[in-house]
Amino acid sequence: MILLFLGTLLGIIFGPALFILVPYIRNYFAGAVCKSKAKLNGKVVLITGANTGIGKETARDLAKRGARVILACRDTAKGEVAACEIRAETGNQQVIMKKLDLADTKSIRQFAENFLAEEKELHILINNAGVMLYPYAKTADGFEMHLGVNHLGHFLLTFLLLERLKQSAPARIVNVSSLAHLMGRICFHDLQGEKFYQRGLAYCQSKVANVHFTQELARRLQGTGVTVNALHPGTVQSELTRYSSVVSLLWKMFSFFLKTPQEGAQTSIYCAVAEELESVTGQYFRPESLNCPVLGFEKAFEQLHSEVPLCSPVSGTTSHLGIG
Ligand SMILES: NC(=O)C1=CN([C@@H]2O[C@H](COP(=O)(O)OP(=O)(O)OC[C@H]3O[C@@H](n4cnc5c(N)ncnc54)[C@H](OP(=O)(O)O)[C@@H]3O)[C@@H](O)[C@H]2O)C=CC1
Ligand SMILES: CC1=C(/C=C/C(C)=C/C=C/C(C)=C/C=O)C(C)(C)CCC1
Repeated sequence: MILLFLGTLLGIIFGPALFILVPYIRNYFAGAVCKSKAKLNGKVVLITGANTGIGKETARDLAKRGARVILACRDTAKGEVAACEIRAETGNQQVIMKKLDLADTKSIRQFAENFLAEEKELHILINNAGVMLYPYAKTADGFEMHLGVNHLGHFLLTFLLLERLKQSAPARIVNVSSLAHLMGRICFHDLQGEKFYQRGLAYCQSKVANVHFTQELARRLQGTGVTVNALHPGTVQSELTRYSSVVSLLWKMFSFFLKTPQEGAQTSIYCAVAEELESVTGQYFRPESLNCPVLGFEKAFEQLHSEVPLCSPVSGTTSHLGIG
């Protein structure tokens, strides 16, 4: 009885306050917005995994800015639905879907060959596609799925398109990593997780690889007019949790505190278009660092970087990709 009375009393006192605060709390979790008004008419953009989630919202935004946007999707039916929707909403008929399965190097090579034959320029490459918490599986070429799709697939795709990016300079490469990289280590003695596999750690490993790749590529691309940056999009309500029913349920329950895909796309959009990033390269962005003079390059990452040598020889991997 007393508890009921106290509960009602607290409800009467704090209820209205909470009601007023809800939009502010939501706004806080929505995070920063890319304020750039940059137009992209005449620019060619390629986004992997653009049929849903962060990739689709990034594509929608860049299409609104007038770019020719190529949605690279593994499922052509889903990809075409997304492309149709974006064309109808933005009125931009230069939104095109192409087949790309990052879990198969044959598909990546086929995609790149067609792309190079059809597109004379590439100004923005957004390596966005990803899988998380995938039950143990290997790609068509025998790579552990997280490493194969999230890192190696994008590594090969970027390599195959690099000359086109250089010819189109100024150009940008945007690698969608994750804060999960902080919990990751590259497990050089068991890269494919054959001796020990934990799917969360496998995801983290692939995201560390994204960050190392960004840093080393930025170093190699100095002076070419092509920049490359990595980012964490925030925690976003998307289909990324689809391989774990527990995490999917948690994500749904706490969706109020997560970003929508549109909110989650802001850091990718910022890295792709912000005028002040024209010559910024080799950096790591987070939603908190948008529109701030101080870039979101993390001290923690610097530490991690000094612990793990760059470009450690990984036997078999690059040669398997056929790029030496
Ligand atoms: N959501 C979050 O909280 C966070 C996301 N990220 C990163 O953001 C990126 C986008 O994720 P998000 O939008 O959330 O997730 P979604 O699952 O919503 O989107 C992932 C996209 O990747 C595509 N994809 C998966 N495997 C392949 C493949 N083999 N070849 C080509 N495309 C593939 C999916 O295609 P299909 O639909 O056909 O499967 C889908 O289009 C990922 O790199 C993720 O790691 C980072 C931190 C947090
Ligand atoms: C602790 C906790 C949450 C936060 C999870 C976070 C912050 C996850 C980040 C995931 C990333 C970065 C994934 C992709 O790369 C929830 C689900 C809100 C509610 C349950 C308790």
